[in-house]
This record gives sequence, C-alpha cells and structure tokens, in this order.
Amino acid sequence: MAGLEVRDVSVRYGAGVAGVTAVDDVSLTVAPGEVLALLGPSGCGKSSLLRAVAGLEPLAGGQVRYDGADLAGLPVHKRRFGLMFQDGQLFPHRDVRRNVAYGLETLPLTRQERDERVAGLLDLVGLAGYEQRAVPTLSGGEQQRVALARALAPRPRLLLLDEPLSALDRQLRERLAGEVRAALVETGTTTVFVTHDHAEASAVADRVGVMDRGRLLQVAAPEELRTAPASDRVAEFLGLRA
Ligand SMILES: Nc1ncnc2c1ncn2[C@@H]1O[C@H](COP(=O)(O)OP(=O)(O)OP(=O)(O)O)[C@@H](O)[C@H]1O
Repeated sequence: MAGLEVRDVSVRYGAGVAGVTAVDDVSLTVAPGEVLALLGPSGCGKSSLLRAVAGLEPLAGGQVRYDGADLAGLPVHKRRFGLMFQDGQLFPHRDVRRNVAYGLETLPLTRQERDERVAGLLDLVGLAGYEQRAVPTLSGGEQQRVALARALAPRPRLLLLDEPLSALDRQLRERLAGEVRAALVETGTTTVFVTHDHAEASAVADRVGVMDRGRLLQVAAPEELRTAPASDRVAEFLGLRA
C-alpha cells in the first residue's frame, strides 16, 4: 500500500505493573497527499504515536510501514520524514534563509537552486523577502511559518507535526491552520498533524483520528465526525456534548 500504514501499534513506557501503555493497538492509514489530524486530550498518546511513526520511540507491538515497506530498524534520519514541534526549534543564530535551507545542505543542489527553493517556500508560507531576518526579531506566528518552510524544504515523503500552533493565541491559530492546510495541499505533502483542538483539526485535515487513553476511537472526515460521531466520547471531544 502507498503512503503510511500503522498496523496494530503499541507504545509502552516502563516495564511490568509500573509501566504505562501510551498507545494501545492503533491502526490507521494516511494516503499519499492526505492530511490526517490526530485529535485527543492531553495524555491520550498522540505524541507517542507520532514519535513511534518517526522512529523516535520503540514499538512495543505492531508495525509502521511506508509505501509497503516495514520501517523496523530504519533509523529516524533515513526515513525521509519531516518533523516539526510546538516551539519550532529554529536555530536562533542563523537568519531565516539559513534556517529554511538547513535540510538542503546535504542535497545535491546548486546555490541558486537552493536559494530559489527557499524563496519559493517563504512565499508559500506568506513570508516572501524574509531571508535576511534574524530569528529573534520574528513574532511567534512568523517563527512557526519559518519552521514549516524548513520542514517542507527537503520535500519529506511524510510530514509529522506535533501541536505546531499550540503556542500561539487562538485568533492567530485559526488563521494559520487554514494557511498551513493550503501549504500542505499545494505541495501535496502527506501529513500527520497532532492537536488537542478540534476546530484546528477540522480546519487542517482531510480526516481526523480521535484518540482517547491510547486507543483510536474513530477516523473520519471532519463533517462525518460532526454528523455521525461513533460514540458519546467522540461527540464530547468535538464539543457536541456538554
Ligand atoms: N517518556 C515517558 N515516560 C513515561 N511515560 C510517558 C513518557 N512519555 C509519555 N508518557 C505517558 O504516556 C501517555 C501518553 O503521553 P503523550 O505525550 O503521548 O500524550 P499526548 O496525547 O501527546 O499528550 P499532550 O497533548 O499532553 O502532549 C501519558 O500518560 C504520558 O504521561
């Protein structure tokens, strides 16, 4: 199967009775070019699942497959996945251009090709002409846009975003969610986007997977989740029940 396939994946921390099962037998797929959001309350296992897909967390069970190949034993840097976290983690002493170009340094590109790709990505995230700006002079929203451009630059075959907008205020988050979706759709980037905010999940994703206590309760298009939640618990997360 093309794209991402998560099969019966479990993630555990610690051993024996003191151990925690953070992800409990989860299966899902993300088709090429699709944006999937993982939605659920704090501690439900979203980040653990994302980290397991990235190869940052060992699997206690199951398989992560990409384009039909089992990724067991393939280290993080060989998966050709992009990662982006809540605080963006930009390099403070590099300007915007060198932040975005970071993942291009090992690729066989001429300087002109690299600069063109950086300029195109900055344009895509609404920061055309920002190349020379110093990171500390950027607003929080601008920093997250630069982080998105940096994550997209090497054209990862899968982009993993962990609460990328959570540090921003609600108004900006809502606007940026739409812009992030537009950038992902335009670049055809296959994406898993972790969030605890249902409005953000609906704004960004083709389908939303709702998680609770390590389990995946339902995966469906935002509209279908709203009109046909599989359980009261799903309805609760979507704000459909008090
Ligand atoms: N390194 C760790 N060691 C032990 N337990 C952990 C570790 N990381 C996460 N957990 C536990 O695993 C469970 C799932 O955590 P995880 O961070 O995956 O959830 P989350 O849904 O992403 O939460 P949040 O939105 O708060 O980040 C929680 O009970 C958490 O306490």
